[in-house]
Amino acid sequence: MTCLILIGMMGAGKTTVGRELARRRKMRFADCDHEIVARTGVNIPTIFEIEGEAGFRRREAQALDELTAEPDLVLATGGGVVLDPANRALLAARGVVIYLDVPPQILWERTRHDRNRPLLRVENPRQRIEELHRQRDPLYREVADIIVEGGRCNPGAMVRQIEKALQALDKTSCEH
Ligand SMILES: Nc1ncnc2c1ncn2[C@@H]1O[C@H](COP(=O)(O)OP(=O)(O)OP(=O)(O)O)[C@@H](O)[C@H]1O
Ligand SMILES: O=C(O)C1=C[C@@H](O)[C@@H](O)[C@H](O)C1
Ligand SMILES: [Mg+2]
Repeated sequence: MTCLILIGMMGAGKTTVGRELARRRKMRFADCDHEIVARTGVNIPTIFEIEGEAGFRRREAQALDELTAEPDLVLATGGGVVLDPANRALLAARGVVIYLDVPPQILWERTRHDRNRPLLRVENPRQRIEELHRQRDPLYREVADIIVEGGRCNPGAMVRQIEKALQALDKTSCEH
């Protein structure tokens, strides 16, 4: 069975939906952000404070490379993973890439009370989400095999959409 890799903006539901998708398909679940936190022993805002965004991105690229080397995995990525062209090439080569496409207004509603996202610790986080979305949406689309619209869908409905799309895609092996 192939690796299933979830991409999308902060708050799109990659962690929530990924965990449920893995449970339903009896696959292992991993989360790039959680892996980085486990390896460093500090939270993401602290990594940004000490090493800057560039330091975090280096750790992210490393974790992505190691995690996607395993088959049979559902992987939730961080929202900025597609910024690096080398990461995009890796994503495209190593699994079925699933973009959770959620409009900025809903991303904002889901993330507004959460302080764990350093890129949103700015004066106008709502505008920041819109800017990031404008910049990244074409990159997510570039690498996606499947695009799931997740505006007003609950996580269970998103998982069902993904499973339907996977059946249609019929891309069942990582050995390609
Ligand atoms: N489909 C959904 N419907 C309603 N709420 C959701 C849905 N998916 C996720 N949420 C909620 O939105 C918040 C963000 O979800 P989650 O942490 O899974 O996003 P993420 O894509 O992993 O974000 P990040 O890139 O920051 O890790 C959580 O509080 C989660 O419970
Ligand atoms: O969108 C982003 O750039 C980020 C999203 C989170 O998942 C974390 O990877 C980190 O907060 C950066
Ligand atoms: Mg997440």
